[in-house]
Amino acid sequence: MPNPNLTDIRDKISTQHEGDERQLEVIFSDSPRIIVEAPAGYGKTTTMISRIAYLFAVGRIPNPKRILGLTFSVNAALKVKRDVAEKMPSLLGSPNSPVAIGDKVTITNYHGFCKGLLKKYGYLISDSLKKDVNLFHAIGDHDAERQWILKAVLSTTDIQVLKEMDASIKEARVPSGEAIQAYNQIVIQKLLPHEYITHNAVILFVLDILARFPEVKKFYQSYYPLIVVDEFQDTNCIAWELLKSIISDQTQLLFLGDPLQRIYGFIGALPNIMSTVVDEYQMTKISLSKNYRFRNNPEMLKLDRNVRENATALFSPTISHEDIANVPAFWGLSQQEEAGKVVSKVKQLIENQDSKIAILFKGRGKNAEIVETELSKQEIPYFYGMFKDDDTEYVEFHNKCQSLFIQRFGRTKTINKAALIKFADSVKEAYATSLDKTTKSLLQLLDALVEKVSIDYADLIPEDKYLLLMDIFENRQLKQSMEYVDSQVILSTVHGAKGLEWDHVMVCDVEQWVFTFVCKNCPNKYSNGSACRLPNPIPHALAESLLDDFCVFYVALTRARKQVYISASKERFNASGVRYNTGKICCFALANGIKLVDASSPDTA
Ligand SMILES: Nc1ncnc2c1ncn2[C@@H]1O[C@H](COP(=O)(O)OP(=O)(O)OP(=O)(O)O)[C@@H](O)[C@H]1O
Repeated sequence: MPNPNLTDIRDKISTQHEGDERQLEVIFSDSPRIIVEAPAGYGKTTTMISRIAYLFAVGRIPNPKRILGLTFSVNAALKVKRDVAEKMPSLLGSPNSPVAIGDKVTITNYHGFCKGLLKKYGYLISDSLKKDVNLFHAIGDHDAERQWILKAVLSTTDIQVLKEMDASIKEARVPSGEAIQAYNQIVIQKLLPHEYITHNAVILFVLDILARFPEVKKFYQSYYPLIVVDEFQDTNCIAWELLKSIISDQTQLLFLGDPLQRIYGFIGALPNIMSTVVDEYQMTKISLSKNYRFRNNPEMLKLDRNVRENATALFSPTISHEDIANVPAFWGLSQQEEAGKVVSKVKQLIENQDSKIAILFKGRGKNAEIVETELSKQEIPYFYGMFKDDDTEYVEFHNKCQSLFIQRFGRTKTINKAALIKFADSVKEAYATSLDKTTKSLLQLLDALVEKVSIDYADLIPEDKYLLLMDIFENRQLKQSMEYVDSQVILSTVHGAKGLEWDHVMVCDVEQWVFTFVCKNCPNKYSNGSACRLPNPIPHALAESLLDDFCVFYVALTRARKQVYISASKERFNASGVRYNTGKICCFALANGIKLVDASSPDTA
């Protein structure tokens, strides 16, 4: 029901947004389709909620239940759902919130949405889908042949078809209708009878249903007059096909994202989706311009802005002298010297017991091991979070959690603290003899997650708790629980740290050949000196891959709430442990508008 007191609502929204013009432009826009470019901390969530409230107030959405909000993970969905539930009623005032409006909005992730659809319509493509799809073990396409029960039924060609589909999605090649059919038939005939399903099948089944049953497609197209998608930059080709299937000519759209945080190119995030969609769907593009996250931190504010300007202007932005950001940095002649300086700083920072610190690396290897050894030598406790998504231990731990979780909660879904602790104990028992450090860390993360869900999410309905935990296990997202771990110091990869924040962040090994992989194609690769400079102009063939790596650098820098530090050394070890003594500081750290300041001297940072 539209609110008669629109002026009041507009005023309230304007006040809450402190008159931020760009945000208000998004919120009050008459355009039915908006794409918002907004880095973390620019008020994306707040703006999204106000726009939803406003559209409801002016009667452009008949019922909050008919808003579909899609985020990347169930965890993100729950956070947004909570925000919506908290903020919508106060924005709309009591006449419009006799019931908790925010609670009714459907906010989920792509898999959650598809599972909901399969529960209703899965029977159309397979009798096995009459059963609750949440009771199946969801696995990756490459995991199928590792399950002994599936190995016995899958032919070499079947395995090939599964892997080819995965490769196609990761390379952002949209699979054809026939390829989807062939793939789905294998999952239906060989996996479902054994209570397995693949992650991709959850979406591909839905694509098949929407393609073959126009009445189902029509229902979804008309049911959701507003579709909101967060983290839109990470959308892969099948998620995009899904979205396109449920958008009709009338559907209002609100997509939000940040092209610079697209670090999932390697898992199929569609390149340039944020720009191509503008023409394809006649969207109004609005970029938010004010960073609230660093509003009281001028140096981080400048750094965030300058890095973004480099990406926008292909490393040739005009930045005035007073806008240059100073970044404290450490340089070592050896890897050991670099590690020593980083760890001494960490030691100093942890004296403030409230400080949380992350030490980030582009990847695992000897360089990170030297820092670990140094931490141990200096008796600094740390959490080891150098996970890789496709590590055997990492994958199997998630699979084990998923199996034990379905066994315990699949049918009853009675998820309370005591039951969750018992579940975590059963996982520990399964790993009682395991000594490897990845597994030990994962057990710690599981405990932290159980604690978090038991306390912070205690009020969730059991079904939502089930979906949350299943999503984490299915999508191997335990690493995201690093934010709950009770450790002042965390060692992680940049990819593992995406979406998380710490007070202080050390970005280590910011060196040529280490932080970016494109050096081999760079005209400056053999330049002299201790620092490598970006080529000027940037060769066309290098631009895209250079920007991809620069996005990773941006994500690393912006994990810091208070201060980021950069470190590098002349010595480096490659992935195979081979030593080189010709290291140079990576060109990214010397991009326009960034000034490295030696942090080893006592008067800096
Ligand atoms: N117009 C505004 N005036 C004052 N504070 C604001 C405004 N917009 C956002 N904020 C505050 O800035 C912080 C970040 O906002 P929000 O969470 O909406 O940003 P975000 O872009 O979604 O960030 P993230 O992706 O990191 O969650 C919040 O504390 C929010 O209240």
